[in-house]
Amino acid sequence: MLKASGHMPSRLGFAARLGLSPRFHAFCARVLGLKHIARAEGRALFDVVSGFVQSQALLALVEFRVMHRLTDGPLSLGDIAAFARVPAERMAVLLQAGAALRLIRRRGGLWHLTTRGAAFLTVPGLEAMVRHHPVLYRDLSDPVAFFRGETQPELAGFWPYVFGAGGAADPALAARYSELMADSQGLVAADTLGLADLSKARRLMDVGGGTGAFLAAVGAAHPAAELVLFDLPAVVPAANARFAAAGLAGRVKIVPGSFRDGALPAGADTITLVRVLYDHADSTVAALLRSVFEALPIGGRVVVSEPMSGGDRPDPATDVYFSVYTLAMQTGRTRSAAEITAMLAAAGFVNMTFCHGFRPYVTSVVTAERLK
Ligand SMILES: CC(C)=CCC/C(C)=C/CC/C(C)=C/C=C/C(C)=C/C=C/C=C(C)/C=C/C=C(C)/C=C/C=C(C)/C=C/CC(C)(C)O
Ligand SMILES: C[S@@+](CC[C@H](N)C(=O)[O-])C[C@H]1O[C@@H](n2cnc3c(N)ncnc32)[C@H](O)[C@@H]1O
Repeated sequence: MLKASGHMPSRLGFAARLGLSPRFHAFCARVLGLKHIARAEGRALFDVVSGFVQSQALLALVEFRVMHRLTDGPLSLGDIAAFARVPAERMAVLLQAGAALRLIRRRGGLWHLTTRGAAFLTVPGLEAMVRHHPVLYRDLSDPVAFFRGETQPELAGFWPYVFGAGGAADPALAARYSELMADSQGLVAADTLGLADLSKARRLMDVGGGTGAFLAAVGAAHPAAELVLFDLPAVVPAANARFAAAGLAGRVKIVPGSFRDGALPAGADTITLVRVLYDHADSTVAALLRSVFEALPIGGRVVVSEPMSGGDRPDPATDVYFSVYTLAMQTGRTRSAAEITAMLAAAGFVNMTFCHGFRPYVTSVVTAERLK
């Protein structure tokens, strides 16, 4: 337990010194104005302390399919407890937690879905993301050992392609991660298209484009653009059905390959890298950006879209969730826009622009040009 002012290190900032002082806490609790700030700070701190319980309560609601069932109309505690096969008194605790998280609410003795609960079910890929979180949760069960690098995180095995093209040779495994990626691509594609103007692209190649979900969105938004999908041979076959269904088959060329194994195909004036760089180590990213540079013509443009670290202004979403997530993957890193810009410059690019995401936890965008 820290004691009042006398023991405080002199090199601490003024605000932190105040925060360490129980007398200052007591003073704030008495003074109008300061009291509200102190309470808000306490509330924010409690959210940090209890966040993992909120996530686990959400996971239980998802696994019991409580919100799904409520889309058909309100239900009683007894009904919900019965279909989930949970004792009613325990289910009451979970439902109360769900109400506190504003995912469901109780009215007239029945449980109803809220707008937030409905949004949760509607956001593409969100439910699947939550259902794969137990892997990360297990990896973080001993956070001290995890941050010391003394554990073997399970998440690394969940995304086999990041260790090299060979890791994704199994089509069943490739299908599993491609599906999760494609499902969660909806918001990423919408935000990327909102942040980066792709209207001048005549031929756009999406490198690491998975099963073509982003290209399908580009094709719909820019009907004149020719499209190229480049991804691993185990991944791209599933794109054929998507492009056929979207009426894009005639406009898309699919090129199977690995960006680790040689040059990228030339011919595109715009190359997109959507949620690709943060999977990989700096050396892989440096080589990939150089390949992208070589594949583009003079005047060509690269568009990097992914969740980015806040850098000097740490972002509560990306610098906790994505930075820890990519650390658990072992090969990846959540970079700031400044770091990505520096890597683009090292590859020869100029005229970098940064478009801070409307929802940084979905994506932000950095673009750059090849001018010589
Ligand atoms: C009429 C009344 C009563 C009220 C109206 C009020 C109103 C206007 C409500 C708005 C309702 C509405 C439309 C809500 C919409 C909400 C949305 C769009 C929410 C979106 C949330 C998105 C979230 C939480 C996204 C989370 C993304 C995650 C967790 C992504 C994880 C991605 C990973 C792990 C990727 C891994 C890839 C790898 C492996 C690193 O390469
Ligand atoms: C995180 S996923 C992103 C997929 C898609 N761009 C999206 O945002 O939904 C990364 C993609 O990079 C691909 N990838 C990984 N290593 C690759 C390599 N060496 N060559 C080509 N693609 C690769 C993966 O197969 C996967 O589809």
